[in-house]
Amino acid sequence: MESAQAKNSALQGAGALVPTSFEGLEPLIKEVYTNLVEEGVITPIPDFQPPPVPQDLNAAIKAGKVRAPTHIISTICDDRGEEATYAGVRMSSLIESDKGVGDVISLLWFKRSLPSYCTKFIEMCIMLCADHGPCVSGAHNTIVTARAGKDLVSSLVSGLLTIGPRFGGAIDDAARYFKDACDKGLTPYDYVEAMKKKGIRVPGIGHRIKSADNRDKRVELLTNYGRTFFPSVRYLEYALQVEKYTLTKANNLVLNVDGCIGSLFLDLLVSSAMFTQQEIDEIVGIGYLNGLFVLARTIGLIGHTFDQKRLKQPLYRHPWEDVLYTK
Ligand SMILES: CC(=O)SCCNC(=O)CCNC(=O)[C@H](O)C(C)(C)COP(=O)(O)OP(=O)(O)OC[C@H]1O[C@@H](n2cnc3c(N)ncnc32)[C@H](O)[C@@H]1OP(=O)(O)O
Repeated sequence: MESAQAKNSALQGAGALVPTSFEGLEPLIKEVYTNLVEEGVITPIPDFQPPPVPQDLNAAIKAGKVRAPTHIISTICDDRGEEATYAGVRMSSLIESDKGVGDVISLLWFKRSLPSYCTKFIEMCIMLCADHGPCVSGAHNTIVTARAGKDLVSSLVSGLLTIGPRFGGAIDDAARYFKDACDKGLTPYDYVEAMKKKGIRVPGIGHRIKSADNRDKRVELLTNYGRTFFPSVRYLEYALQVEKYTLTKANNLVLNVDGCIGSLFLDLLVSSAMFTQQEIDEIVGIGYLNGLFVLARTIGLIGHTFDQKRLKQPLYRHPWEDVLYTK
């Protein structure tokens, strides 16, 4: 089956093919509508019928009944009215009902209002990942760039570009792999050893500094929150069992913050009963969850940029004595 996007492109393209007549457009509209519903892009409209096809195109154009073909589809924010709406919710109603950034994320990313224990969890992720000192990859790059005299956006993106599988960008992979292993009923031993055979590091496990003797407070806070407020923390408990096994191999193979957020977000998606299985697979497949770290760390990276500029720091140069020059 062709994707909804391909079908919609066909519809958009169809505008160019009907300069004088709408003939043949009706079944195409219906087909595109059916595909968009099937793929969950739009909610079904009861007794949907394609709009009546005007017989005379010129008359229809004059009457304002014909729209030019669109080149963009957008489903999350509508700015055409008096005020913008996020997934159909007016900005003023968000302010009036004292909603927070977690609610905004739930509307713009997940296209629905999530219960407050979920939006609070999202906000906790943002707060706890906002910064982790000047020495980590992202902050280091941002500091060096700011000290090279670059502007805010350049300094910010140079830090953001370090987010990836080893630094802050393992949340989606952690969610994917933990979900797959847990759903298949693999024991932590079987899962970890299978990953080892494939030569893949277990996403969500391991930390440069943190260890069994130097626990990550972020993981502790998120774990406690999930255990207290989520209807189920099946995936988190599985991830912690995996940690139990990896810790028998090395002391720094702890469940890291990426793994903790990844497994808990799976628990949120599944146990909140707000998402269908197809939607959960799509969220994990597309990779929404690294967005949490990217968004959070943006706050800290902007702070590091301002900090360096405020301190009027000179151009950074790495000391020779800290480089091993070798052939
Ligand atoms: C906010 C954050 O950034 S959290 C980190 C998010 N990233 C991940 O979860 C990805 C998976 N984890 C990793 O890749 C690593 O553990 C890191 C990058 C986080 C930390 O790595 P380091 O402390 O530098 O450990 P190092 O790279 O020296 O690894 C030492 C050995 O431990 C083992 N090891 C480390 N992490 C893992 C892991 N996740 N799974 C299996 N074995 C591992 C490996 O045997 C590794 O040896 P190798 O280099 O031959 O593969």
